[in-house]
Amino acid sequence: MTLNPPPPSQQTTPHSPPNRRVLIVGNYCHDVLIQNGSVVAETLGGAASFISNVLDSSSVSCELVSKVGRDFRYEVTHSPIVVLEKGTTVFEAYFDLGIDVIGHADRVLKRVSACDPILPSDIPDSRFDFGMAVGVGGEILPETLEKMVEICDVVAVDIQALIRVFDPVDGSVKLVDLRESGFFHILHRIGYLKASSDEALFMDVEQMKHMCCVVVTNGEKGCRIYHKDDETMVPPFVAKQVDPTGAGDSYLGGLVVGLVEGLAVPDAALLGNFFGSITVEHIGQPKFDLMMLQRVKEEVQRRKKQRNLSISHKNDQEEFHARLTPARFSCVDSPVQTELLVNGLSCDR
Ligand SMILES: Nc1ncnc2c1ncn2[C@@H]1O[C@H](COP(=O)(O)OP(=O)(O)O)[C@@H](O)[C@H]1O
Ligand SMILES: O=P([O-])([O-])O[C@@H]1[C@@H](O)[C@H](O)[C@@H](O)[C@H](O)[C@@H]1O
Repeated sequence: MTLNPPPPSQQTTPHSPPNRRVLIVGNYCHDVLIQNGSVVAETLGGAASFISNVLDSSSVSCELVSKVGRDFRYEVTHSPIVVLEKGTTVFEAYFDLGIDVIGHADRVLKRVSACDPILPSDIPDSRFDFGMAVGVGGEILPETLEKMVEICDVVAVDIQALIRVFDPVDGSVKLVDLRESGFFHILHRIGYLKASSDEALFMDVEQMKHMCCVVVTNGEKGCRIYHKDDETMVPPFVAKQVDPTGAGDSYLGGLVVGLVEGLAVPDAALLGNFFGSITVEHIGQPKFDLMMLQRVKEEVQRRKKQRNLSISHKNDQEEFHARLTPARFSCVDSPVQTELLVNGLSCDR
């Protein structure tokens, strides 16, 4: 069983079986978006919710393990475990406090309530093709990740599940170095590690890229893939940002959709950029347009066929990008979204 992927430029799965199974582990949460001292929106959050939205919309079959309290407000396709004596995890996102933990102007996140962690015994014992460890509020424990690498062929991890710590007084999110996270000894067994450019400062990319495939997202600039001696820049899609929440999560969803469909890693990362860019144009969960999804499916199949026939060449990702770009514009915003677009949640990215 190969857990570590080959270099991005070489990787492809020409005959990926249909219905590959994905396991998503991470708590749903309530997100409260605050600007100028007022609540501007309350939405369903948690990386697991954004990721399953992308996977479900792309017809990739997935199982989700998540915990919430009795106060959980949303109807979701994948039922969470309800912990009677706890509340749902809640994050407040402040868009006007200016500076985050490492000095960047960004949203400031506070975890104001935390549901229980996800234990190995909460995770089914069956096998999965792909696992995604995507906690937001400290719910993934080292033993949870250990179980995931046991039962999944390949595991993708969002570094935010591993390096976040929470201020005991106000719940502000702070980050610790990956080496001090308590997860470091398991990381040689994972396939993919995803970090935003701010989070990447808390790991040694040069070291990690020899253990797994590292993807570093960089907002409107797209992302970079590091694996062994390969480094690949993957271009972004132009977007009109309203709210950055969930961009990294939807990116990871798109990446995994691409991988399970059998795309090469850089092409799967381009699909990640695609779904990330749509997400920033919405407050909360984006509802993907059916025509857009159909077009994306067709382009993915076309791209796979090209690779299988070996008629694609090294620098032709531009063509895939150019063919996906018009698909974005088949998205139709609801009147509410359009209204919010005018105002937007500003944060300098
Ligand atoms: N303003 C933007 N314009 C276009 N694409 C964006 C924008 N912001 C984010 N994205 C896409 O979403 C991905 C993840 O966003 P990023 O902000 O880096 O992650 P996170 O939400 O984890 O901080 C980016 O790599 C990019 O592809
Ligand atoms: O915006 P992003 O970094 O991709 O991911 C976000 C998390 O950082 C945040 O803790 C959570 O409350 C949001 O719902 C979303 O999951």
